[in-house]
Amino acid sequence: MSIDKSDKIYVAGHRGLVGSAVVRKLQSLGFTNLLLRTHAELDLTVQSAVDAFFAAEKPRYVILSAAKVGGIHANNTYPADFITINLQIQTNIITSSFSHGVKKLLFLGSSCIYPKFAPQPIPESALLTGPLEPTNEWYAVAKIAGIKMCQAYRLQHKFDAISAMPTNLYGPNDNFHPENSHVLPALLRRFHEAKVRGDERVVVWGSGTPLREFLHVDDLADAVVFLLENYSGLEHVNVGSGKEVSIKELAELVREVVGFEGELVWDKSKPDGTPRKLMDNSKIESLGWQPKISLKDGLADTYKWYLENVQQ
Ligand SMILES: NC(=O)C1=CN([C@@H]2O[C@H](COP(=O)(O)OP(=O)(O)OC[C@H]3O[C@@H](n4cnc5c(N)ncnc54)[C@H](OP(=O)(O)O)[C@@H]3O)[C@@H](O)[C@H]2O)C=CC1
Ligand SMILES: C[C@H]1O[C@H](OP(=O)(O)OP(=O)(O)OC[C@H]2O[C@@H](n3cnc4c(=O)[nH]c(N)nc43)[C@H](O)[C@@H]2O)[C@@H](O)[C@@H](O)C1=O
Repeated sequence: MSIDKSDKIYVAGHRGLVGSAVVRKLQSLGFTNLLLRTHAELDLTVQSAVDAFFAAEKPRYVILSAAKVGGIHANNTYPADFITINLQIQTNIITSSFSHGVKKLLFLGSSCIYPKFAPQPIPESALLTGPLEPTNEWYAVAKIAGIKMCQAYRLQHKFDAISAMPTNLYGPNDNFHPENSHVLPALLRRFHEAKVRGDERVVVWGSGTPLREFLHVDDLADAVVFLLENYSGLEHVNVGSGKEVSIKELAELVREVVGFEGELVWDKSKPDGTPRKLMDNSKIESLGWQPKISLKDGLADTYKWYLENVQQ
């Protein structure tokens, strides 16, 4: 299916890491009719406001990249916010999309939907086969509900709603909050600030042994548009880089990119989270999609963006 360049596409959460990358991608491909609303303009947790917006604007396609998002500490500290806000946003958008005639919707989940001890690499079929990782089970339950909503509307109403499950993402417009962000932006900022201050050491959380798979958000945006145009199935689709690194290796890589010369100290009082979550990407690869950006290049690009846009 090829989407007309003038079709109205609503990108929910367009100022976030993923939404902003999707907007860049769509604009670079020549899409001219993007529908965008900031959080201040439209609070997606308010069902009546979301429904009025869809009734007035009638988008043809919807990319659901608005969510309450954070790293291991935020997920562990604000479980009520993570389950409630995500259930509200996704339920409001999916139900209004269906009732106002949206042609196709893409929902974004996360690799944390899979069981803590899922087989590696994790196939799509591992969903709901075991207990979740406790630090993010509230967020994961909301995301699993999102997948199931898409499936339920497809089964009962033939609504073309699909779900993509990205691995850990990074890139421009990431959240660089010292405690609430994900590991990669947190470390870029901490190493940079330590270098500027001339510190002798930087504290990194946990044991350093967990393995994570990182994907540059521009690759994810490419996959989102690819799936919107090429996939209409019941099952969700994994989107990863296929390459994993330990948190220790990541920290060394960030130190190198930033140019910090001090030592690393591990704070083992902080949680490690899931030991490993490498996705099996064979489904999206068999559809014809491949990632392009290496972690080393992506990190250098993100540090450059951070220097130009975030640090004072
Ligand atoms: N970052 C990652 O590593 C990963 C992300 N994902 C998924 O990708 C999607 C996007 O994540 P990401 O871009 O990282 O998140 P961000 O936090 O960067 O962006 C989320 C966006 O949603 C908006 N938003 C949040 N709450 C509301 C609300 N109540 N009303 C309107 N807008 C709202 C935010 O606006 P504001 O900031 O103004 O509140 C922000 O623009 C999520 O579904 C997430 O689960 C999946 C795997 C990994
Ligand atoms: C994408 C995914 O992201 C979250 O899961 P996570 O992969 O565990 O996320 P994280 O990036 O926060 O941590 C990865 C690892 O890194 C270690 N770590 C070291 N030092 C810092 C540090 O300074 N900050 C953070 N955040 N982690 C650190 C940290 O201890 C952990 O071992 C989900 O909650 C959920 O949101 C989700 O779907």
